[in-house]
Amino acid sequence: MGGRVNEDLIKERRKCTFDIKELTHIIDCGEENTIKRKQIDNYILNIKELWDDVPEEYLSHKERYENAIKKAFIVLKVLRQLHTGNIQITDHRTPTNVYSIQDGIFRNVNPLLIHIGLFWSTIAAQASTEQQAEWLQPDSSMIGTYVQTELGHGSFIRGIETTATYDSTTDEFILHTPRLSAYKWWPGGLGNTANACLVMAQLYINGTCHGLHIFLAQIRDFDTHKPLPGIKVGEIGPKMGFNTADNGFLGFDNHRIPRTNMLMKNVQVLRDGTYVKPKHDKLTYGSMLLTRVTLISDLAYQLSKAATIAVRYSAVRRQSPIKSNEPERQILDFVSQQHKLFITIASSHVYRVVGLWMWNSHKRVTADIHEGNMGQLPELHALACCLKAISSRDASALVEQCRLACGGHGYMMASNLPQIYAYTTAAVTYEGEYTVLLLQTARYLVKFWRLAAEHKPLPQNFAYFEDYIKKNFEQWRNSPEGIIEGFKAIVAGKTKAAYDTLQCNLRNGREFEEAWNMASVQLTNASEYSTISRNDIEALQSRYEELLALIRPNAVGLVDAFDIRDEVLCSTLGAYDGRVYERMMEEASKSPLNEDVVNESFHKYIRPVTMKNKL
Ligand SMILES: CC/C=C\C/C=C\C/C=C\C/C=C\C/C=C\C/C=C\C=C\C(=O)SCCNC(=O)CCNC(=O)[C@H](O)C(C)(C)COP(=O)(O)OP(=O)(O)OC[C@H]1O[C@@H](n2cnc3c(N)ncnc32)[C@H](O)[C@@H]1OP(=O)(O)O
Ligand SMILES: Cc1cc2nc3c(=O)[nH]c(=O)nc-3n(C[C@H](O)[C@H](O)[C@H](O)COP(=O)(O)OP(=O)(O)OC[C@H]3O[C@@H](n4cnc5c(N)ncnc54)[C@H](O)[C@@H]3O)c2cc1C
Repeated sequence: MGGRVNEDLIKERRKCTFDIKELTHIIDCGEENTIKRKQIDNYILNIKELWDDVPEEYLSHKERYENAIKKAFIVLKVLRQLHTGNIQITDHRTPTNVYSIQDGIFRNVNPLLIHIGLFWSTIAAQASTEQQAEWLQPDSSMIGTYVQTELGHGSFIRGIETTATYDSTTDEFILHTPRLSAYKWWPGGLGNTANACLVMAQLYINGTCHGLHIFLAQIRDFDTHKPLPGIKVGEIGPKMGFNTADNGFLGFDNHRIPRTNMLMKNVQVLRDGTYVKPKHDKLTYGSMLLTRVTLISDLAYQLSKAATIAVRYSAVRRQSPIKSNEPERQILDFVSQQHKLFITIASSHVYRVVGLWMWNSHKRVTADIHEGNMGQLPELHALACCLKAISSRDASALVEQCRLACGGHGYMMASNLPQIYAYTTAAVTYEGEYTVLLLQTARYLVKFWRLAAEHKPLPQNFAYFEDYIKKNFEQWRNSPEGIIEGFKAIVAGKTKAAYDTLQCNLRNGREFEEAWNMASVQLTNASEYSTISRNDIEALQSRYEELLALIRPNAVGLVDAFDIRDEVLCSTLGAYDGRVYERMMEEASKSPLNEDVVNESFHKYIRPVTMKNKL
């Protein structure tokens, strides 16, 4: 859409006091990455077949999927071309990738998300060298997914009921779904797209259960795409979001696969049925760990999209004067509005930085694991659980705050804020539900608190537990170091309270698991345990308000620095030119309800009632 840039946005950009490009390069981890990202964006966004004539929201459930799958295979082809062209696109913590712009192409989710994001990465991480050589061929016919959750079990994966029983007479595993609750339910791309899957099942050899293992199973004929004998597969129906992801269900009726289809990098079943144990029994859960780490960066990106839309809109939108004799003000001038939005910008940066840090930690710990050193895995798991849980919860709350900050117009699908919310709130549940993950972190903290309480040696990372016990914490200081000290005090105090409740429950004769459950609210909720005083809080509050005023002139510059193209934002409210009302009117004109001047329902239903006595 052509036309002039909104005057208020022009003024905002003139006011900006910092170099926007420099911040973009920092976000992209370097200018070279910015250049590459833009090249890839240009290349892909210029593919005409990827753009819709009719907005996605007006399509039926079936049409949406068919439209998305058409685009998914165009994108897959491009991914392969880029890959063979030696452009580094697999490290999605740096922006030299095509993941982020996919939000614009699909306005929803790529049905191949799990194929690319989890299927291949799990094979790469958990299959033996020989299996990788066979399965990771660039021209493979396999379209796969990651099949773990069942109708009856999602969080408690040890309760998974699908079985894989070794038959040494034929050298095969028999995959079986013993009852309705064991049906696989949720995997993305399973409904219609995938012809293969990585399935998590309980391994049985000679009547002994060895726990959960991952198996590669073909489920559809590569040529006809019909389900193979013994396979019942389908799609689970409409959801709050992710409606182009064809999440599916799957049941096995004694479906046989070769023994060599168990992923055997860390664990093996030999021809004679000998079971060779892994070095650590949670290595099978590695894909969940990696995805949790990945999600932190993805959620930071979703926050930057929501902030861009809401800040630009707030600079364009004028509503109410502040003094009654003045003209109406940009809503961005209201301090309460600044509070709603600037925290979203800040959170995006926080989770971006922490996501990158986690990504590098994951690389380091994985390299150690390859060398046989598992020592850092528990800490990484505890951190990934906590950060995935809070980043997803914060992101969905802040995206919703941005939507509300756009008033009624934020409720329009054309603002794209409802879609961003539906996407982020799903992340609170998938890849480990929020509370369940926080309890994993709590379990880790309580272990170290027990050491501290028993005056046993602690690793350096937990020295502050001892400081707390010895009351060595300094008085609160309003400085970054003081804030970090404050957080340490909160963690120590919260862990102590939960631990004390746990001990009290145990003394009262409860078994550990029951005592744990009774303490679980304390284990997940933070309390105020710092040395902060009322005066400190007042000083912090006024400093906060000063900071809002300092950020105000740079607000639009800050979101421009995220450098998200209009085709990706997909928002009438957030486009770079700020022509909000023109875009809203243009989008409304696409509604099928505006196709006829008088809708036929008038003649069928309305007129017979309203004109009843007048005909
Ligand atoms: C085209 C685009 C392509 C790609 C896109 C790429 C990038 C985009 C950006 C990001 C998105 C990427 C992908 C996701 C996208 C979309 C999401 C859609 C799909 C979602 C998929 C799924 O949801 S898959 C299913 C996930 N399921 C779960 O997460 C289940 C949650 N439950 C658990 O993980 C576990 O059951 C539990 C951790 C809760 C407990 O396990 P349990 O066996 O009961 O163990 P415990 O007895 O409690 O603990 C035993 C000890 O083991 C430790 N432990 C547990 N888990 C781990 C682990 N993973 N690693 C290491 N250690 C672990 C635990 O702490 C205990 O230790 P102790 O020492 O205390 O004994
Ligand atoms: C959009 C989307 C995509 C998905 N994609 C996939 C996929 O590709 N592959 C796949 O395998 N799965 C997928 N899933 C499934 C997902 O991983 C599970 O939904 C998730 O792990 C949560 O499990 P659940 O649904 O069984 O919830 P439940 O575990 O039943 O949780 C329900 C409630 O019980 C509480 N609860 C459960 N256990 C405890 C406990 N021990 N202590 C305290 N509270 C507890 C939870 O906090 C929550 O409040 C997807 C889900 C969604 C929403």
